This record gives sequence, C-alpha cells and structure tokens, in this order.
Amino acid sequence: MSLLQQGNQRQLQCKRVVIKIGSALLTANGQGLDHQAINHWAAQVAMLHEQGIEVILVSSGAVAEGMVRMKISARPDDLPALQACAAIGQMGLIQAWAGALLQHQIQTAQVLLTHDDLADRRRYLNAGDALLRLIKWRVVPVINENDTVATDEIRFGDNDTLAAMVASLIGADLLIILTDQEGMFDRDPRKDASATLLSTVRAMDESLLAMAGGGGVLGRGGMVTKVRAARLAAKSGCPTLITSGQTSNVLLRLVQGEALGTLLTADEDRITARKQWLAAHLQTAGRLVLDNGAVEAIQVKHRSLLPVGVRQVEGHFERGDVVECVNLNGERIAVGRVNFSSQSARQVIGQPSERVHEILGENRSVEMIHRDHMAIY
Ligand SMILES: Nc1ncnc2c1ncn2[C@@H]1O[C@H](COP(=O)(O)OP(=O)(O)O)[C@@H](O)[C@H]1O
Ligand SMILES: N[C@@H](CCC(=O)OP(=O)(O)O)C(=O)O
Repeated sequence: MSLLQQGNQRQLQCKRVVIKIGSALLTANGQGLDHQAINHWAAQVAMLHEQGIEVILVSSGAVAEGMVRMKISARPDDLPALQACAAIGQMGLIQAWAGALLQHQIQTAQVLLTHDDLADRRRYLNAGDALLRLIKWRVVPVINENDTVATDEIRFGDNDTLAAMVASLIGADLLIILTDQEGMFDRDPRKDASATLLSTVRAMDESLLAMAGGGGVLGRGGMVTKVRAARLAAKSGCPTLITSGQTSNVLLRLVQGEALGTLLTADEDRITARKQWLAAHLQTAGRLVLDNGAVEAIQVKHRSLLPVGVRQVEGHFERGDVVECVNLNGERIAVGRVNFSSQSARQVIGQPSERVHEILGENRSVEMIHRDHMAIY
C-alpha cells in the first residue's frame, strides 16, 4: 500500500484487504444479526471486487448471535456455554454473509481457524494456500475463530488478533477494522466525551497502548486488542485502518481516498518487513549450494531461485523452513523460505522447470525460493 495524505484526503492504494467486523456492529448491539448492515457491507465488498481489490472478511458475532437465539441476556462466563453459543450463532452468521454476497453473484467460504492452526507451520502454510486459492477464484472467505474446539489456552480471544494474523498470512496490504467508534481516540470516548480522534499514527508508537481501553458489553478486546493487532500486522508491513462500520459507504469512501478513521501505519512495506525478518533469522534449517548462474540471477537480477541452479542440498528441512543459500565457495548469498522439503529438493536440483512438475508429479510452484521470500546479502 502506498500512502499520501492531504487534508481530508488519504490515498490508500491497496490490492488485497482484510476487513474485520466486530460483534457490537454485526449484532446491532445485541438485537440479533443486523441483516441490513450486512447487506450494505456486502454491496460495498462487491464494488471493491469490481475495482479488482481482493477481500477477506473476518467476521465476529457468532457468540452474540447464539446468545440472542438462545435468549441468553448476559455473555456466559463458562467456556462450554460460550462454545455452544458460538456453534449456534455461527450458522446464522455465515448464512447471512452467504445470502448477502450471493445477491452480487459472489460465493462465500466459511473458514474457522484456531491459534493452533496458525502456530503449526504445515497447517499455517496450508491455510494460506487455501485462502489464496479462494481469493483467486473470487470467492470471499468469511473467517472466524473456531470457538467450539478452541480451549482457553489457545483462544485468540478476540478477532482483532485473528485478523492481523490472517493479514500477515496472506500478505494483505491493508487491514481494516470496522467497529462501533469513528476510530481510535486519545482515550475511551465512551468514558470521556472530550476524547479526540487520532488520524494517522505509527502502529509501533508505544504511547498508543496507554490511550487504548477495554471493550463494550458485546465486543471482547476493545481498542487495546486493536492496537496490538495493528502492531502485529505492521511487523509484516501491513498498515491498519480502524473506523466505524456505521458510516455509510465506509469501505468505498476509504478506497476513494477519504481520510476516515485512524490509520496505524507500518514502518516498512510488506516485502521489506518480510526480508528483514528473514535476514534476522540466524538459525537456518538447511543449506542450498548454488552455481554461479543462480548466484547472478539472485544477486544481480533479483530473480527467484529455481531448482536448475542448485548444485547441492544439505540438511533436513520441511517446506516453509528458512534455509541458507551459499555460493560454490560456501559464502552466504541469501536466506529464504523454501518451497520444497529437503527430500523433494534433492529430487529436482539441476533440473529445468518443465521437469520439476514431471518429477514431483504435483501441480505446484517450481520456484525453490520466491524472491519476495528471500533476503539477499
Ligand atoms: N482510545 C479509544 N478509542 C476508541 N474506542 C475505545 C478506546 N478505548 C477503548 N475503546 C472502546 O473500544 C470499543 C470497541 O471495541 P469492542 O467493544 O471490542 O468492539 P468490537 O466488537 O468492534 O471489537 C469502543 O466502543 C470503545 O468504548
Ligand atoms: N469468535 C467470536 C468473536 C470474538 C469477539 O467477540 O470479537 P470482537 O467482537 O471482534 O472483539 C464470535 O464470533 O463471537
């Protein structure tokens, strides 16, 4: 995303956006799902699609909707009751989104994730692949925490964190958090009417945490989890915009350049952030020895690493591990996230790309390390 701000204009040029909508908004403050609001957001999502913007929704509201359906007035304290409410409410939630998006000929996919799914590398990569395929098919994933299987220890607890993890997983260039306030204020506006709205701040600015308070009756984390989520997203180079979901045509107005809400900027762009993370990776799982052609392709032409230029594979690693690339003299050229396990890599080194598919018998990317996942020394 590139940013240009002037007066009440703020140009957000984004191609892939994660939009998180909180419980308080979705359930019309505990009155049951707000179908009118859902239809309104769905219409805007359809327009973003028309502009070529990819959209992933993270939708809360299952517990709140389950409570309404079961006529439970106060949020239960015990986990089984919360899980049961989530299971009941999630059905209504996904039906509402599917129906609303289908009016615009858009298919919806329900994706329920736990922290465990994203902590385990294989499941993390698989979840990412599935989401990217859904986006490619122009389907809108509607993500929520899998509350029914999530135990106390592994609960994200709030969908702000989940949304930030998803944004980082799929390389989103903007995270939009829609809530029941106009944005982030210098103190909780529910408690102090003189609070002032922040327009653009650095997500990593430590002073923000002291300004952010807890949540309302239906929401979970309040502003504090939103700021933490923004910091998490910023580490992957993704900025976060917090604004009110009640503002009419909010999503369209944002992409048209209106400076609504609070923008929490990331210090680096997505690719720089990823490369810095990789460069700081001292422990690598294995080593690839490159021939001179591959070294030149990487260092001079900034290309991805193809199996044809790899002479030797050392160590045992899995797909997604960080490995070191060295030249024929053993000098470090790059580190990067590898697309093959060491076993598959050994089968394809020295082979031209056409042969890689034949050898592995799979429909997969032929790059051993994509250039966006590589830090060059
Ligand atoms: N500095 C702040 N700026 C804005 N809102 C704040 C701030 N501190 C705390 N809040 C509270 O955070 C609430 C939004 O969070 P939450 O209730 O968890 O909603 P959601 O369901 O959208 O995640 C607001 O209604 C507000 O009372
Ligand atoms: N998974 C939960 C969402 C947790 C939650 O309340 O999040 P939020 O309202 O976004 O702070 C649900 O669907 O009810």
